[in-house]
Amino acid sequence: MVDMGVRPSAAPETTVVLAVKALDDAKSRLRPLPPAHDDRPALVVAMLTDTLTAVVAAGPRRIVVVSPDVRVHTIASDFGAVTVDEPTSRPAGWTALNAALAHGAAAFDGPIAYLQADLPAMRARSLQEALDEAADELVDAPAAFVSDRAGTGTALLVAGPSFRPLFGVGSAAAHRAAAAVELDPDHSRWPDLRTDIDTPDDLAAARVLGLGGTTSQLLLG
Ligand SMILES: Nc1nc2c(ncn2[C@@H]2O[C@H](COP(=O)(O)OP(=O)(O)OP(=O)(O)O)[C@@H](O)[C@H]2O)c(=O)[nH]1
Ligand SMILES: C=C(OP(=O)(O)O)C(=O)O
Repeated sequence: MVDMGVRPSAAPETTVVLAVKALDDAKSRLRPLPPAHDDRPALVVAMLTDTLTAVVAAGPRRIVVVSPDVRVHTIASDFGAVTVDEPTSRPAGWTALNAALAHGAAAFDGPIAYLQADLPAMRARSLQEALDEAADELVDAPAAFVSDRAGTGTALLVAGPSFRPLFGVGSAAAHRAAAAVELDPDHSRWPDLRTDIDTPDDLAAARVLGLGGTTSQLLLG
C-alpha cells in the first residue's frame, strides 16, 4: 500500500550549484582572524569541505562547483562534484557571481539549488528540508529561497534553469521582487543553513551552532 502522507524527497532530483572565487581573493571581510589561524585560503577550503560534506549527505542528483581556482576544482572533484571553469564573458548587467552560478547551471535541467559555499555549520537535514519545501513552492512559483542569518542575503535559492539568480548585497529583497517565495520567513528554522561566513561575527555564530569537522579542526584543533 502506498503511504500518501509521505512525499518523496526533492534532493535526488536537484542539482546543487556552488560558486567559489579564487582562494587568494576570498573573504576580504573576514578579518581580523586569530593570528594562529590567519590563513584565509585554508579557512575557505575548510568551510567548502564542510559545506560539501553536508551537501553530499543530503543526496542531491549532482553537485556543480564553479571556480577559476584549480585548488577548488581538486577539492570539489574529491566530493564527486562536476567542476566548471569561470565563464569567459557575462551578459550586460550581470555580476560575476551570478554569471558564474548561471554558467554552472546551464547544462542541466530540473530544479537548481544555488547554495552558498561557506556554510560550515550546515547540516544535511536542514538542506533536505529546505529542498523539500522549495519543491512544494515551485509548483506555483518560479523560485524559492532561504534568507541568511541577517535576513538580507540569500543562503539558498531553488529555481528552474531559466530563473536568473540575483545573489549579492540585498539579494533576499531582489529574489522576493523576482517572485521567489521566501521559505520560513519567520526565521524559526535552519539557523545552520542560514549562517554563511563573511565576518568574524558570523564565524562566532557558526561556532555556537557547531562547526563541521574540518573547519573545527582548523580553528580549534
Ligand atoms: N566562481 C565565482 N564565485 C564567486 C564570485 N564572486 C563571489 N563568489 C563566491 O560567492 C560567495 C559569496 O561571495 P562574496 O560575498 O562576494 O565574497 P566572499 O569571498 O565570500 O567575501 P568578501 O571578499 O568579504 O566579499 C563566495 O563563496 C565566493 O567565493 C565570482 O566572481 N566567481
Ligand atoms: C552573495 C551573498 O552573500 P554574501 O555576500 O553575504 O556572501 C548573498 O547573500 O546574496
